[in-house]
Amino acid sequence: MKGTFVVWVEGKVKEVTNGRMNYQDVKYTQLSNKTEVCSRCCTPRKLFTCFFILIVTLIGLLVTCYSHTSICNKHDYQKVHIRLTKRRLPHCIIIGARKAGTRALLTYLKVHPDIQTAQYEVHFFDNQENYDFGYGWYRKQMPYSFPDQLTIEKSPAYFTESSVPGRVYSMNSTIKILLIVRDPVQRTISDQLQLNFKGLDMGLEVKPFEELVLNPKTGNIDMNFKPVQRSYYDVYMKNWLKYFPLNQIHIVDGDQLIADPYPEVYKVESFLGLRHAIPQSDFVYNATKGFYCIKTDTAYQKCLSGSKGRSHPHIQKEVIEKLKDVFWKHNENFFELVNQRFFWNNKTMASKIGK
Ligand SMILES: Nc1ncnc2c1ncn2[C@@H]1O[C@H](COP(=O)(O)OS(=O)(=O)O)[C@@H](OP(=O)(O)O)[C@H]1O
Repeated sequence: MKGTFVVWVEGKVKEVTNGRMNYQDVKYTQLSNKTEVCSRCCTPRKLFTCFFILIVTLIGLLVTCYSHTSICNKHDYQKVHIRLTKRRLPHCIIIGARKAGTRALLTYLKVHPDIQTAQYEVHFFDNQENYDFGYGWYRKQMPYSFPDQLTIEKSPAYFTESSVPGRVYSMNSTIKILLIVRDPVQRTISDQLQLNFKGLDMGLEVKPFEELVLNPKTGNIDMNFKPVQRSYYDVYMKNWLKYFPLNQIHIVDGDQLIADPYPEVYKVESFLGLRHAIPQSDFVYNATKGFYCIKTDTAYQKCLSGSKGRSHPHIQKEVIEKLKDVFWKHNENFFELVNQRFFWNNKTMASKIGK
């Protein structure tokens, strides 16, 4: 072997240039009891190059780590805007129903590492002014997400606005739709309670529920009273089914979501084609709130705000019965449309949970 060799003999450096020394020669030359041999790759210049390449590789790894999820813990970096993330139009929308638990559902889903959720109700499809801004504006309202994450938005007014299904279809005919429904009597009471709070904020007088929901002349339920109307689930569902097949719409049981959220969320994960990444242990019942809260990266228990889970006023039993009668047929129609039954028309079940 020809070339320059560096030989350490008892701590001293010796150079052998173009001597007819080969590796075997050096290796077996017993110069002393402590001899080390190093070939050309270990020259200071080469060492510096190796060191430089190592540093560059490390920097490259760090950059990849921050911009992609497979190396670092995805959970830690998913909620911030970093390389490879961008705002995307929603892959899934929660269309309602208003006061049926839409916020709770979105809050639970937000914990999933493969989901990003819009912070607020965007009202793109139901508000003409927003709709006129176009898809570019809509996209800008969405959170940043990785390519493999789903973006979800919730606006409960979508369910009842007649123009919405067609508009959603025009944007994305394969979008996944989540609808959450709740006992229509309780939903109606909750809806009116919400309006009362808004009215109080504006300094308006608040009337008792019974007075608002009954027609003063006949004493019957005022079928055109908005909170009552919004509980005719069959009417709105029919409109959605004109555009989307039933298997594209997953229906969440809002009463079950209150009583035991885990199984409902599990079914949603399946519907969305996601792994089951929200364990049962993440749902923590909060006795003070009287509802389930959820563990997040930053909170031991994230509970919904005070405007969710308000205690309902006592409503006269007679009025409750009248409401049940009004909803009975609508409920049956809805069950048929969605091929799924809920307990609302089941007297035994309803009396068991005191409704
Ligand atoms: N975990 C948890 N915490 C608090 N509240 C919960 C929860 N799960 C479901 N709910 C029920 O959600 C009801 C509010 O529904 P929405 O979020 O759809 O309301 S809104 O339409 O967005 O205003 C709200 O209705 P009210 O009880 O009438 O306030 C709750 O019953």
